[in-house]
Amino acid sequence: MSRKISPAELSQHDSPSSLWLAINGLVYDLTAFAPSHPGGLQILLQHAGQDASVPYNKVHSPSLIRTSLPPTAQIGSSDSVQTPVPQIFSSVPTKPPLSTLISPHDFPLAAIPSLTPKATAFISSAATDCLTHRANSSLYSHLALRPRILINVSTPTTPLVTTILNCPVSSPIFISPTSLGKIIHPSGEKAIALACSNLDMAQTISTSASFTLSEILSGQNTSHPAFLQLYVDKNRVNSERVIEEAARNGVRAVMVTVDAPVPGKREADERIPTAAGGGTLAPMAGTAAAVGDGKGAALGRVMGGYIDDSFSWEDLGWVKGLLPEGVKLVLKGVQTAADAVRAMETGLVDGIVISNHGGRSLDTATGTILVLLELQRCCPGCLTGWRC
Ligand code: HEM
Ligand SMILES: Cc1cc2nc3c(=O)[nH]c(=O)nc-3n(C[C@H](O)[C@H](O)[C@H](O)COP(=O)(O)O)c2cc1C
Repeated sequence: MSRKISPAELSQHDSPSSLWLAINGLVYDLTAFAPSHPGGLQILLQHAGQDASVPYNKVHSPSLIRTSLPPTAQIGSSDSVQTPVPQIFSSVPTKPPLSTLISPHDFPLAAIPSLTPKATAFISSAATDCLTHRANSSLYSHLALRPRILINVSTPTTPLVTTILNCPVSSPIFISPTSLGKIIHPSGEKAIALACSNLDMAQTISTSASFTLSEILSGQNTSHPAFLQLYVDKNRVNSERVIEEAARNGVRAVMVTVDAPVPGKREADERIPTAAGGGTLAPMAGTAAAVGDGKGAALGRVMGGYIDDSFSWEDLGWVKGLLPEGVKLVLKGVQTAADAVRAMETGLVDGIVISNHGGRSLDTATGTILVLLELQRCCPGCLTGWRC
């Protein structure tokens, strides 16, 4: 039986040398864990000696703390449970009917009134002067389609079933990984999983998803192919654990993100204090302050502190060695023909994603469609020669 800990006793442990928190009715000793919390020490200190259910539940799944800390860190129970109110939505939660959204551009416009300014900035911002971000879309306007004529198109034959990384899917489009799904909707990546399952599409799940892989993929009858996006952790043991969990959950590929060894300078995100939007994401402010670098409040930079910036070609063998038979290894964020060739020549990589992180990482990097043309010209084998 766990010991009942009173609010008075809890409040004694409010410093880095003894840091206790009550979360969803249980009291945890986070003294050892706090300095390495990927979201920063400050947010934990801000709530030290108190009930932290609300800030915790806003970004984390209920099981995360139970599964990440050793059992000895759970030191008792507490009565002082705050109701975890999901406060990410502003006061205008209604959205227009789906049938009125005519183009993909209509979706962000419809979503923005429901989101806090901070969430909007996190989702829409790109690096520095946003040159790459803009080039990604504007370059398409310089490419023309060359239609052939007098072809009977009354029964189009575009294949509706195809494969991605050997997985049968209904469309040659897959869902890219995006972090912190809960700041958009309380169901976050779980809702995306359901949609993918209904549509037979593949989903890539971010290392920084709001839920664990098991929560996203288990227990809700999802049957779609799932890929894990991996940011390699400075503490490699953490990455090994994530890959093990992915394998247990039937993930079919691991996509190592290689275009963001350091976080992009997303100025629109940096400019918005984390308390914006009626204070709904206030805990984030503390997290940003934890970095103590005086560079604003960008969530990406704050979150990215755990990413291993020393990860290089020499380490690919280590990742490959962790993958069970049949699980593919993909590099996400290849941006030159030279690197595409190098990836292929390693003999370890099963595929590449040509991407610059939506211009969110290194500004002035080449627009994605130009990289595709570069590959077609300089190393066409890179577009056709992968094993799957
Ligand atoms: C063992 C327990 C915990 C683990 C393993 C953990 C892990 C993480 C990780 C990996 C992130 C980076 C973003 C993400 O992946 O979602 C993060 C961010 C964050 N964590 Fe925790 N966390 C823990 C406990 C807590 C607690 C107790 C609180 C509440 C006080 C908290 C509040 C936050 C916040 C607010 C962020 C967002 C930071 C930002 O994006 O600015 N976490 N945490
Ligand atoms: C809000 C947001 C969060 C993202 N989070 C991640 C992430 O956690 N990991 C990752 O590899 N890419 C992440 N990305 C980048 C996307 O996966 C994708 O690369 C980007 O939207 C550009 O699309 P493209 O790769 O098809 O060009 C994120 C993008 C956005 C907009």
